Amino acid sequence: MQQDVGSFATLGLHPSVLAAITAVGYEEPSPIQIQSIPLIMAGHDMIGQAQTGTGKTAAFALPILSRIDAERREPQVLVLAPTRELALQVATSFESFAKQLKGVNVVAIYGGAPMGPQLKAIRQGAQVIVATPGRLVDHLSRNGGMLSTVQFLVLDEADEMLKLGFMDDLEVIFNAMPDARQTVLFSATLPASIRGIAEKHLRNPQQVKIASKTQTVARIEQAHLMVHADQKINAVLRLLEVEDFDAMIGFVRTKQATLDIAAALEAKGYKVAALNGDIAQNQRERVIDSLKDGRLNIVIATDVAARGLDVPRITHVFNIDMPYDPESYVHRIGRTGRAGRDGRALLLVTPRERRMLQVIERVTGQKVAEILLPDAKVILQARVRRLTQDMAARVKDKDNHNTELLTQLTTDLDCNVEQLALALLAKVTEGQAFTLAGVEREQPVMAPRGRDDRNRRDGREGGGERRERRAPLALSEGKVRCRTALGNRDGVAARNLLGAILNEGGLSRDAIGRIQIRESFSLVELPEEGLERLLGKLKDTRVGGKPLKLRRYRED
Ligand SMILES: Nc1ncnc2c1ncn2[C@@H]1O[C@H](COP(=O)(O)OP(=O)(O)OP(=O)(O)O)[C@@H](O)[C@H]1O
Ligand SMILES: [Mg+2]
Repeated sequence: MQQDVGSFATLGLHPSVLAAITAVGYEEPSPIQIQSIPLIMAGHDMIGQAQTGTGKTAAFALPILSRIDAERREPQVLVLAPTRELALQVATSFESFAKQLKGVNVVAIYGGAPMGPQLKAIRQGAQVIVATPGRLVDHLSRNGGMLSTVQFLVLDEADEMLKLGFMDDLEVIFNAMPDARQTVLFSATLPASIRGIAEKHLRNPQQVKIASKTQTVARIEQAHLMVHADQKINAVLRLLEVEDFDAMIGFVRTKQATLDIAAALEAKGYKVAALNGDIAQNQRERVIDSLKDGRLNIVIATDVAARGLDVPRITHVFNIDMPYDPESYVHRIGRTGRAGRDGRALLLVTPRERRMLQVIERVTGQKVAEILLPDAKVILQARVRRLTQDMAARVKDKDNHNTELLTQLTTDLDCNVEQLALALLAKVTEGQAFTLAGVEREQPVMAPRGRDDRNRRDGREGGGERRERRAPLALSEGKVRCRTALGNRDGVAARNLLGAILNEGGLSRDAIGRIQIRESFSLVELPEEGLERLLGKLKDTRVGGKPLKLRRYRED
């Protein structure tokens, strides 16, 4: 972590907390920790602002734990966080910092999990409660006195709690606590909306703001790609092929989109899951755990995952849909590039969202470079590179070489090793093109037209009008364009289109030309010869529950 010269030992922390810091592996305090810890130790209220991933959790957890009275077996600390996953994560951090503090216990209180164990932990004397406001208010309605002994209150991501409409709940919670308490508030962004809370509920708060030229972390490399709304999924697939990521979190606006995009990526073989507020809580937790330990590499989420989540292996954040405001952008991309690591943030921008991109650049103080969609050549190179990497290990892995089988196969098939190798390559690469022409056919994506799109106010995004004005693409030789009612709106169904035509029609991939999936329909190039017979064959085929219904399509 980049920081001022400092050492945890000089900050006045409890020796057992210092021992835990060593055990966790932190070597030096980060700037927000250097400045906040002495203030909190001295009993001040405070407002702390520092970039994402710079250690705000420890900045409040370490001093507060140092001041707990382990002898008193009653709630002393309340930390509020906007989401369940964040509450759980912060509780886990507190636990790891409190490991050597005998008799100090932590409980996470959040919705979607049974209340019984939460109540039991409180009854058994947990001193630290980490909660989401909604569930805590449920507890308070049964046990109004449960916060009467709390002396420390932390509002993590206070601005987000206000944005989510927790103001009334927060008031209930504040009123259930003694006035004589210490209150601290932390976030990477502190919009004006926070002032009301600060003025009303904090006493003479000290402000700590870690100065930085930009709101976003400089080590996060940011890029944007212009794309039409109906081409997004193709753009995502193409970028995923060329981006070298370890783990990625993709953000979209709607719960439905998390499911659709996760399904489309899963169909391409990615280890991916959706995360949104409608998913059962135990599944939500499983998704985050799996992303942490590598069982999943991609999570497609709504903003429920935008704040605070700390998964060190996330190398990429992909804003598939534009965030609602610049703050959300800052937090979303902050899921990568944490604790001094590098990260990359990608953003898809549709023509009518250009203005929002400018707002983001202005507010964050950083330019978001434009990148172009990787073309077929780049995609092909990436595929060959991946195949080569995969094979490099296997070529060396002599233990798994079966020469007996090789001899048997070449004998039985009456072919030489080269012929067999070529056949095996064909099998290994099945379903993915490995020629330039093949890749070109596979994922046609149209870039938005020139800059004049910027001032257009007519054509609605994804509406028919704009598309009709695009120059029609030349048809591949010997092919006829057919239209089907399946479109992007049908999510995965449209993407299964190709598979259905190949299967049902008994065609090879070469027999089909381009496929263009638009918002509400798709265009497919089918062989002119035998077309009527083929259309007849496909007439009753259903894809994702919808009839395929291919019709010959005239351009004019
Ligand atoms: N002093 C330190 N040295 C090394 N790593 C640290 C230190 N302090 C915190 N970390 C690690 O840095 C990562 C980010 O910390 P944390 O989650 O507290 O960031 P944050 O500032 O709260 O970010 P966000 O704004 O996204 O919530 C965590 O993995 C944490 O363990
Ligand atoms: Mg945080």
